[in-house]
Amino acid sequence: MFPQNCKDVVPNHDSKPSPTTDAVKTLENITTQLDSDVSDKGGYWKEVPDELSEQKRLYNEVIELKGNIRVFCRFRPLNQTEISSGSGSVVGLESSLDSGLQVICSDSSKKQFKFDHVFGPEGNQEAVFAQTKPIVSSVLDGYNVCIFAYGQTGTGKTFTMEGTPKNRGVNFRRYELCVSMLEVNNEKTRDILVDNTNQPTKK
Ligand SMILES: Nc1ncnc2c1ncn2[C@@H]1O[C@H](COP(=O)(O)OP(=O)(O)OP(=O)(O)O)[C@@H](O)[C@H]1O
Repeated sequence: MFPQNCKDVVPNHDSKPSPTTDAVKTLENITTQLDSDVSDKGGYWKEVPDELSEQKRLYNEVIELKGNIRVFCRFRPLNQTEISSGSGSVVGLESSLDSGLQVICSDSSKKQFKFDHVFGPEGNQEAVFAQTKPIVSSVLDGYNVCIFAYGQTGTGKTFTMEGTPKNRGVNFRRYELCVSMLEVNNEKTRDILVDNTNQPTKK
């Protein structure tokens, strides 16, 4: 579907002046690219009767263009024990980018790392979920998706994925699918996914 120059429409973090401007530009490029691909195929649209399927397909292609594997970095605020022991943070966000991380080494040299997105100590659960939401949506279109947290003990994996009852993490913010199956027999309905003994018969 996409020609070799499709990498031209993938965000280039090295040169982005502002994440929003870059994202809008990227989406514009993708739209232009898709229009051109569709017209190259000569009336391709006419062969696809279901607009919704087409919309989903384009949506998932945009997701793929952004990268099938995405790596986010999150660093938590110092906890009370770390503060009282006089520890300081050795990581910082690279101010010009939302994807850059700077680590100060023991010899005071600095190392830069780049990710698809970096969440600093102020990054809340909602912001983290917002970045995963587009990928989660693809599940509803039949795509297999895996989101996992990796890191040293105490760095916030459980907090990120599960969260707390008052501050839910990614797992609890996903879509919830509710399924029920009704049997209609002799003018009586019964939810066959619910245990019979606890379910009053409805007419
Ligand atoms: N972004 C954050 N903001 C505030 N508190 C956080 C954050 N991330 C983690 N914490 C807190 O830090 C502590 C350790 O986090 P958590 O238990 O999630 O780490 P973990 O990586 O799952 O550890 P382990 O591998 O040992 O299970 C918890 O008390 C958690 O509430």
